[in-house]
Amino acid sequence: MSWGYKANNGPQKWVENFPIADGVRQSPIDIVPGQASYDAGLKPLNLKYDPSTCLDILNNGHSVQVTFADDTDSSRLTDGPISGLYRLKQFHFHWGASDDKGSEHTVAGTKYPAELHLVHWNTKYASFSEAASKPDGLAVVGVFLKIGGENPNLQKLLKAFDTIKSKGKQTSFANFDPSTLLPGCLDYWTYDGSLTTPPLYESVTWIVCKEPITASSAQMAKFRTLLFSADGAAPDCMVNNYRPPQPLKGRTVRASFK
Ligand SMILES: NS(O)(O)c1ccc(OCc2cn(-c3ccccc3)nn2)cc1
Ligand SMILES: [Zn+2]
Repeated sequence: MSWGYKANNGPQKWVENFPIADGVRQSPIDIVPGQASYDAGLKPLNLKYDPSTCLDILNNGHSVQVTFADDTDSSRLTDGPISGLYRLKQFHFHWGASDDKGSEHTVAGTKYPAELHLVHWNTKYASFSEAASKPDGLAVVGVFLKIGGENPNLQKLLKAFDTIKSKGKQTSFANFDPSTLLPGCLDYWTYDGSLTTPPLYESVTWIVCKEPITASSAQMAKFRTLLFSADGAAPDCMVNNYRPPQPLKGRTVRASFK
């Protein structure tokens, strides 16, 4: 049976097939603002995305994912805590069964209803697949979602959900600009971590934005209409697809802001 988020295949069981689950730089973590150290040497994030690189939207059985053409540098991340240039590969979300949980990172124990991950890979390597297992291979920008007014930019994504309800469904998705999902203020925390799903590679420079974006409760409910299960199988709602915070193991969390 493959990994998932249930009692019999969820985060507490992943170590059985992925021993790195008990590693020294696992993600997510609880971010404690008072314990983060301000680093004046951290640069502002420089994110440039080209909507024409947007390819499709997919239900991969673990999340909803929007994939980008990464054969050029036109959608990329530079500066911030990283050196070099990282290309955008995909973005996806994690969310709860109710508005009181769903994010992977937490802030002083506070859970948000959802968390957006924008996944970038280091162009010192030849591809995402090669970069995904290297200590400096990936940079993931995390953005919290909080309950508020309807988010019109999220609406474009949600409209596609009915056509990708079940696992393995995908549909073309063009001209979406992921920068419309970024908060106005790009202050961030950064630390060395991992993929939050198997294979849990310790290859991620995490960049977690302090400021959340909003989603309405109705928009959050739309995420919960997606299914973990494939067409024809017993419908299994895609909810609680988040890993809980992992031990810090001596790591330092730096803040780009005072
Ligand atoms: N949630 S998260 O943003 O931390 C996040 C981001 C990206 C992830 O990729 C999983 C993955 C890696 N590979 C892979 C394929 C071929 C070679 C090497 C790796 N396939 N799927 C998982 C979690
Ligand atoms: Zn993720």
